[in-house]
Amino acid sequence: MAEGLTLDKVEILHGDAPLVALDAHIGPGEVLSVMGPSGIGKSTLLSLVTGTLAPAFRHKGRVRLDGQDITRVAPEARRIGILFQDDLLFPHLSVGENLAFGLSRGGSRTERRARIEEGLAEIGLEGFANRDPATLSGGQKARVALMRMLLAEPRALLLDEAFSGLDAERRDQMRKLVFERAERCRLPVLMVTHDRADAEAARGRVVELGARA
Ligand SMILES: Nc1ncnc2c1ncn2[C@@H]1O[C@H](COP(=O)(O)OP(=O)(O)OP(=O)(O)O)[C@@H](O)[C@H]1O
Repeated sequence: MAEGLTLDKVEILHGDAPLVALDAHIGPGEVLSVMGPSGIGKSTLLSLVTGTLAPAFRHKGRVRLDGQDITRVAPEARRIGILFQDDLLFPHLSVGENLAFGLSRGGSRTERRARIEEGLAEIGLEGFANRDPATLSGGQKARVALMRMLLAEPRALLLDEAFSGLDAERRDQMRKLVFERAERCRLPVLMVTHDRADAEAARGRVVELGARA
């Protein structure tokens, strides 16, 4: 049984027209970067993996996670984390409450609070639990959104232009947080990006989708 995320001869069709195809295995702690022109179907490919493919599309092939066929598993049961550019925090909740939303179930109130504090420390935002998200910078919001995703203990990470909205320094910081965590927790990462520097920072394989046969 192959550990990691497998897109087994995946093809997505828009109506009857082929849109995008990918056949790839991403091992634990590995990053696969997917590049290609706008509209080629990169985000649609990620939606197949999360289980949220829009009705306009059909697919062939299978998605497997740690050897388990998850193609027909409900999205919320897949435990796949996805991070977008400009991921929105809930504006009516504090930073800590936003993180609590990601927290997987179980544990006492004290344990849950401790996990939130640890998460905040990991992203360099100690003491921010009671802050209103509106008072955070763009980079700080991005890090909270990342931690909210990680606290849900995903088994694989998907990144959809996750670093695009950030300035160079924040981008480096976010990349480091994501790739180090993925390596440490042996999470497979499927990253959609138009920025070759993202792919270089990931030090993994790169697939160019424009070059479909
Ligand atoms: N929900 C939807 N229903 C119908 N068509 C859609 C839907 N979402 C996207 N499309 C179309 O499917 C194609 C692929 O879109 P997708 O967002 O996957 O491309 P992309 O490669 O991620 O592009 P970009 O780099 O611009 O984000 C486009 O032609 C788009 O207009």
